[in-house]
Amino acid sequence: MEKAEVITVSDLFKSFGENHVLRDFNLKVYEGENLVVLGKSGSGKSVLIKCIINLIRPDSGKIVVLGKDMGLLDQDELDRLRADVGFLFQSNALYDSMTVRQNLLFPLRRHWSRVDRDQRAEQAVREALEDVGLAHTLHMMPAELSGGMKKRVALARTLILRPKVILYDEPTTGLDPITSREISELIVKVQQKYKTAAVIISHDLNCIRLTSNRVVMLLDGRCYADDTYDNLIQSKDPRIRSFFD
Ligand SMILES: Nc1ncnc2c1ncn2[C@@H]1O[C@H](COP(=O)(O)OP(=O)(O)OP(=O)(O)O)[C@@H](O)[C@H]1O
Repeated sequence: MEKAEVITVSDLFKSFGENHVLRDFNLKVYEGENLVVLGKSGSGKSVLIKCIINLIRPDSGKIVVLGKDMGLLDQDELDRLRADVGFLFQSNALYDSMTVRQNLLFPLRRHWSRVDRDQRAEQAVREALEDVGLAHTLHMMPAELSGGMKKRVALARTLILRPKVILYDEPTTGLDPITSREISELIVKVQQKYKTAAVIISHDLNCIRLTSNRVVMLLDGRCYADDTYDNLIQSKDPRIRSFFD
């Protein structure tokens, strides 16, 4: 039986003036899979991911996320959907003036009712930090954390709302090879534990090899190839080869 689609992008166009970034882009993401979007710098990977969660409005096309047509949602519906779709920013987007605990409580304040916030919230914070192996950082400030630890805390903050889909924007950029590998392994661990689907934007070949079930290649605003990492690295197509050589 075919798996359910958690994200469907159809005939997506997005230009900035004369810069035609996405030109009839199509994509399907199935439940439980880690899909990598690979593309050269400036090819439109971040624009795509921002269109998916409506941070950027497409010029035309249709995006359906978890059964909802993104173009038709009002602000309340969009806020609710964003609890189910975690977004790990390239910059991590932690609040520097807040402790790790306060950073993790932040999304709960927005999405949970007041009723039994305290007990459940503290438990959720602890569990999310344990998931990323950083239980001891609860009262630390972001400035006290290494780059890899910041990335883990940012992931914990994404996990705390138990998203069904996670969008990772270049999760290993700026990290050393060993830390990159640890983050890639953590992405796989999250997929296995929570059965989440993920869109991972990356040009880190090790990260792609470790995390991807499928790779989509974004070239000239379109989906140029859609295959497994193992098949793509064996391709003879020079445009595909250029990513791997
Ligand atoms: N808000 C914006 N206004 C104008 N142009 C933009 C905007 N956002 C992105 N662009 C342009 O869209 C193109 C694609 O940008 P995008 O950030 O998606 O690239 P990318 O594939 O994620 O690159 P990188 O791997 O370097 O992060 C670039 O030419 C960029 O200048």
